Amino acid sequence: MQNNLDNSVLKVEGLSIAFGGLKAVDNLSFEIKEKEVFGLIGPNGAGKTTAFNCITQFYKPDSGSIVFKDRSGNVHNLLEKNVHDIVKLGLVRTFQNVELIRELSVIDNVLIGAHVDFKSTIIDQALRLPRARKEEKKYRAEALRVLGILGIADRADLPAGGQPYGVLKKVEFARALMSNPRLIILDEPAAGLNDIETAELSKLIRKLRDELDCSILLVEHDMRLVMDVCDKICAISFGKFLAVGTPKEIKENKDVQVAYLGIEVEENA
Ligand SMILES: Nc1ncnc2c1ncn2[C@@H]1O[C@H](COP(=O)(O)OP(=O)(O)OP(=O)(O)O)[C@@H](O)[C@H]1O
Repeated sequence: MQNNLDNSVLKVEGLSIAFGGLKAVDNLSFEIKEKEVFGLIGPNGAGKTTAFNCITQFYKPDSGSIVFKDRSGNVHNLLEKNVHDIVKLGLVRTFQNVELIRELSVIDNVLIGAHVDFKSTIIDQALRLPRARKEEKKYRAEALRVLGILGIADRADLPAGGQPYGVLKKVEFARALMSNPRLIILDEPAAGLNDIETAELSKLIRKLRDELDCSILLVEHDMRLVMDVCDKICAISFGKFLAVGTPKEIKENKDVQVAYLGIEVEENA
């Protein structure tokens, strides 16, 4: 594919998908730059989840294009890929629901759920042959590095059951980060967190961007977090593009104020 992304990692153009007669996403376009924290906001039912399900190919859109640039600079048409290919290209997502095995340690939960492809066979692993041991050592080291970035390496060997919710969410993050992503989609990461944890999340998102050298697409309802951490924000309403800009520009945009923040803007006010 031709390289037409310049310094962007993801370009979505004219994305549309309908469920029955309902246009969940309607001709939506935006692009995410390298090392950008990009927010996608909108009220309930605006089409945010549907849009990122189209990006990760969980849904195939009715029309539009979605292109992604991997770490080697190759540009891929994501519509030709399946969900598993997407992860291998370096585009991962986190899930709102934390699903861990309580009896296993934190690090084993990361390894089990990580998007990594083990090269050793099940027999290699069952017999603990050198190839399997070497591979396990490599991934354990990587899991420890990721847990370190998230500030929970000291809990690696503790059982996941009984850890605070904020820690469990980080374990869920760690799984996604194991595949050296170029772009991470965070699906409402602040859901269920208290104010202190949400403030910490802001710092963590920037740290992930810097230390993992990646871009972040943040889909989030918590406006304080979005305004604090995003470099750029795209606002949508009823599946349609409404505005894109810096947090300040989005805050001051009258259409956004009316559609999202519930503020009635008086003319000549
Ligand atoms: N699989 C589906 N089948 C039918 N309708 C769907 C499906 N998924 C989403 N929708 C509808 O598409 C619209 C957009 O939903 P979507 O979940 O993408 O919004 P959202 O912005 O993520 O909302 P929220 O903030 O509540 O998560 C809604 O009207 C929703 O009911």
